[in-house]
Amino acid sequence: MQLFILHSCKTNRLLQSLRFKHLYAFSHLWFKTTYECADESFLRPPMDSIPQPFKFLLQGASGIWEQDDKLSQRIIEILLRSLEDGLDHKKYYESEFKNGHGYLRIINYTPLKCLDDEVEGLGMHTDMSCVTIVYQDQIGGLQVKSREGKWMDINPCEETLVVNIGDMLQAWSNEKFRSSEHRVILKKPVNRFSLAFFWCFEDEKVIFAPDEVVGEGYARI
Ligand SMILES: O=C(O)CCC(=O)C(=O)O
Ligand SMILES: [Fe+2]
Repeated sequence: MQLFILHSCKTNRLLQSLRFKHLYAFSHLWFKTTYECADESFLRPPMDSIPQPFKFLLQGASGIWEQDDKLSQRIIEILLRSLEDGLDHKKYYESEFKNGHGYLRIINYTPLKCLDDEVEGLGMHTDMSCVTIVYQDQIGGLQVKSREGKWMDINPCEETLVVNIGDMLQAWSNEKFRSSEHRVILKKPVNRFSLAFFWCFEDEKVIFAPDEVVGEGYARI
């Protein structure tokens, strides 16, 4: 499979409900301003409640934005190691992933005044990224679809981030990794806040699964 990327990851507008309000920050330098300039309907938990690894990204102490190697490199390294025994993950990180970039979506799901039933805050989708690192507050509502097609709750857990595999990594790994189908269901009449950091290949990269990753005897998809 070859994928020519015209745009970085975008969630289709049609997937977003009226409850979904988002802001973007394209670099850590913009994050603070974006976060602070949100209008009053944009309720966000205090920075103190956001887990340290994510704050690390946001504050630009290290992380993906500065092409430093911390969290994104660790995640990609772990994923590459799990692909094939003996795969030279350092070589592939350097040649394929090093020039990637990330952008952050800051999301506020505003509650209905009276919520009798569940409401889709964000419809089923896959992310176009290589990996997405998600922080959700304590309200919950993130769900992922299992192989059997059942929706599973990803319950919030203190100091825990969720990592989604996205379409770009699915293509690069010749579908050895599966881009996860997920959605957000609003179940409580309260504000929900989340941060999603999409880490993508550089723009206009032609994604081509290396032979070693495809593996002998396997067809390139
Ligand atoms: O709000 C969430 O927990 C997930 C958001 C998400 O999946 C997205 O922005 O692509
Ligand atoms: Fe998503």
